[in-house]
Amino acid sequence: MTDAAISIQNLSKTYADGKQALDDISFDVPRGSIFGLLGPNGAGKSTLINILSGMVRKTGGHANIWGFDIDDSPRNAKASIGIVPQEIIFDPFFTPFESLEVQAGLYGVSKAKRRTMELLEAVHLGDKANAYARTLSGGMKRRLLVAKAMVHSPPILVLDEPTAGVDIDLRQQLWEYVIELNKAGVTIVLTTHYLEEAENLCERIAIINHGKLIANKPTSELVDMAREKLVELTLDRDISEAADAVSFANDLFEKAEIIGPRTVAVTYNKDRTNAGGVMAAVQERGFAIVDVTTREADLEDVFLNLTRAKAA
Ligand SMILES: Nc1ncnc2c1ncn2[C@@H]1O[C@H](COP(=O)(O)OP(=O)(O)OP(=O)(O)O)[C@@H](O)[C@H]1O
Repeated sequence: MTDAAISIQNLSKTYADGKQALDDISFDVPRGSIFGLLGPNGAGKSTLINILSGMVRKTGGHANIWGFDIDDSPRNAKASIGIVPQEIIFDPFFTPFESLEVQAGLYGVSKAKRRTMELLEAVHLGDKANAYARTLSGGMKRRLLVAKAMVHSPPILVLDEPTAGVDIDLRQQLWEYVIELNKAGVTIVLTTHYLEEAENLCERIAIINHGKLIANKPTSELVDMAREKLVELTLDRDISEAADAVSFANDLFEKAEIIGPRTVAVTYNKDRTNAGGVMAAVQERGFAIVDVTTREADLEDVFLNLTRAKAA
């Protein structure tokens, strides 16, 4: 028995073709949290979610949803989770109202307990209740999928890449609804490859890379790992020939790379200096700076740092 909303232990999946999509993954999703599951394309996120939803069979380990083991109590486990899939698949001849009614029927929700209109209103589709699904925009379809995942009132809602192809306004509406659900006690699991999205919403983030769990931390700690910044400086004269060019990489910087005859890319740690410090150091060497671009570390950089750290 576990207090976690979802508890995953030593979970592995090797597909029939020999591809190992998940390799000995263990983590817990705390009850009541908004939890981010991040990873680049092909990392194994969908495989993990499909195992939880019963669509893919694991080849090793255990998974427990709301206290129900997916092998021992598959029906209860399934009833405890609502999944918003990555791909939009609808019967184009059903209206949103009918879609939710059919889904409620599949989950055995009695007519008296159905909340079809309430759910449609919640995702701002009340006025589309009787429109054909094929006439809905992409954003509306995605919101309908969220309502569909909630018909059986599960305590856990999983959103698999929910904002792919959804414009900014609709994204905002979707998040507002997700936050409302969370405030009402629903545990939310969100998969995405946008760090920023996860950063804003999630209290805790797990990162999967090549089927392995490489981080599972409170969001603030993870974001602190993205402390490297990059500044590209274009100078007033050629540096590639300069004898002291490589010594740009003095101990102020993590790394300096000459990427053009007059351009140097300097990576520095935000804790140790800032772009001004880098520019001053370059100017001290007698170069004038004619152009500057900076870049924040993003999830890719965090991945790189983490995978490098693992390899070390
Ligand atoms: N049915 C399958 N048979 C064989 N290999 C598969 C199958 N489904 C997925 N894979 C492989 O398993 C790995 C993990 O895929 P998965 O879809 O879980 O990744 P993901 O993190 O969800 O990526 P994405 O964000 O692109 O959906 C990939 O290398 C993928 O090609």
